[in-house]
This record gives sequence, C-alpha cells and structure tokens, in this order.
Amino acid sequence: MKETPAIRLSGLRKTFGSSTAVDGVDLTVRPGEVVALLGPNGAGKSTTIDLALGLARPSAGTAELFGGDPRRAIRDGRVGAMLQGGALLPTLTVAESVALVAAAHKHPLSVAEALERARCTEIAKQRVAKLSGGQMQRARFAVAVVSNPDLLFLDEPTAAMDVEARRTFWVSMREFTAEGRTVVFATHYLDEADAYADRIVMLARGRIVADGTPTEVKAVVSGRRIRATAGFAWTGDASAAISALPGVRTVEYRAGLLTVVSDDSDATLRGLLAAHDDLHDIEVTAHTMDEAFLALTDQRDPEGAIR
Ligand SMILES: Nc1ncnc2c1ncn2[C@@H]1O[C@H](COP(=O)(O)OP(=O)(O)OP(=O)(O)O)[C@@H](O)[C@H]1O
Repeated sequence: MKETPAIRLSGLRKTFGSSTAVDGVDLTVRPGEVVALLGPNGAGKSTTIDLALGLARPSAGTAELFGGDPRRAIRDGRVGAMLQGGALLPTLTVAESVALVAAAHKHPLSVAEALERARCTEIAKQRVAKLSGGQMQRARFAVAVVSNPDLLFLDEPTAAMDVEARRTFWVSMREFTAEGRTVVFATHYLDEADAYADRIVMLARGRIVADGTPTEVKAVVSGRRIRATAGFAWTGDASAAISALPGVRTVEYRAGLLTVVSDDSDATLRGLLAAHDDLHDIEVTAHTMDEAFLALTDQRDPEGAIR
C-alpha cells in the first residue's frame, strides 16, 4: 500500500492584495523526513507553513496533512508547531504553560518529559515574562512537543539564540527526529539546513527554486566569485578563453574589473594566472546566500528547479 504523505501541498498560492506570498508550491513530505525550508526574508516560508497548518486560507491549491484536512490532524494531536508570532502567556511559568497545552491533548507527553526534551527543566518555574530570547524559544519548543506530535513545524526556531543555544536546541531536535517523526523547519541559514535536514527546499519569491539533499542544494549555491583588476586588453578571444577554464559559470568585464563566478575557484584561478600574469588585486569570495537565491530565481522557472 502506498504510504500516506505527512504533508502534501498542491498548487498552493497565497496573495495579499496585489502581492503574491506563495506562488504555486507543490511539495510532498514523507513521514520521517526532516525538511528545511530555506530562503531569504519574504521568500514565503512562514506563509507556506501557515497554509500547511490551515491557519491561512489558500488563494488557490490545497494543503493536506496525513491525507486530510490540516485542522483535523491538529485536533488529533498529530501536529505541533512553533511559529514566529506564537506568544506564551507572560504571567504563567514555563511548566504551567506546558501543562496548559498538555491538558488540551489526548496523548500528551508528561510535562516533565516535554520540559526535559526542550532543555527547560532548569527554567520550569520561571515566569514567561522573565525569560531571555533564547529561553523563550526553548519554552516554545517544550509547548510544541508536549502534544507528542508525529509532525512538527518550526518557523525559524533558533532566531533569538546565540551559538551555544542553537547547538543545544538542535541536539534536542535530533533526539526528537531520531524517533522517526517528521519535522519541517524554516531557516535563513544554509549551515543549519545542511547540518540538520535530510532535504532542503529552497524558496524564493514564493516559489520552490531548489529541492534536494543538502549536498545537491549546496552544489547549487556554493559558487565562488573571483574578482581582479585586468591589465590586458579585453577581446572576444580573451573572454572565450576564460569562459573555457575549469569550473567557470559566468564571466563579466567592466571598466578594467574582471568578475568570474566559478564552481571550482582553485582550478579557475590557476588557469587565469597561467594565461594572464597582469591580474592585480585578486579577491576570491564565497557566493552569499542572497546572491545564490537571486541567481536561482532569475535563471530558473519552477519547471527548471533542480530535483
Ligand atoms: N498578512 C500579510 N499581509 C500582507 N502581506 C503579507 C502578509 N503575510 C506575509 N506577507 C508578505 O508575503 C511575503 C512572504 O512573507 P513570509 O513571511 O511568508 O516570508 P518568509 O520567507 O517567512 O520571511 P521571513 O524570513 O522574513 O520570516 C512577504 O512579501 C510578506 O511581506
């Protein structure tokens, strides 16, 4: 029998007035997958999660969780979520907040276990109003896991955390996913997606522009840029010769400044220097995530997305 997907989004669109937040997203997530939704600000990550949870009504398309209406899956306690706007009541303690949510579910974890899983045991008695940004995120994680869900949505869960807090958070997340649960998390950070997801879905301007394993997606975004001042005359032949060097993706020359984007900057640079000993001020920089997103959205339509 065919396995029912944990998440199935089909032709999902969401417009706000004249702006399109989600622009035709098709996504199927199998039970047990840990998926990162990666994208810059405004890419549509939060809106996609809201639609998947049935918190927003799609302008077109459908969202299903475990083969049915998302609201039913939520009612059945199969889905937990840690959303950006989700606030806890400031006057309650962390333990009281977790207990409140546990009481609303049929098969919750014990409050102690949820607190332990989210590394909140030490702050259990602290009032929500007194928590630091990172502690608040941990408390919200405890609230999200106490229903003992099969599927967890996390919208930028480490946003307010320092490096150590981020690391601890992902350790507790790993324990959770090791039990075969499905997790979808939104992040701006490629390193986080790479380290903790089985699959990365890159969103830009409301569309999926890449969908693959971290290795596949990193290959798309990992180009480096070589910049140098060129003393030689720029001719069609010089341009063609540089384009033919190993790894080269694009070549641009403007007012004496040569810019080459390459998948293998070491090999490209060796070739460049062998052919031209009059290059100065050479600079090699990693493609930033934003540049990679821009390149992907400018050059690929949804059908051209890597898979
Ligand atoms: N309620 C709303 N009303 C109007 N526009 C909205 C609304 N919610 C989202 N948008 C717009 O939709 C687009 C996608 O926003 P969304 O929050 O889904 O992106 P995101 O990838 O989660 O961004 P971030 O990383 O900043 O959270 C943005 O242009 C945003 O301004």
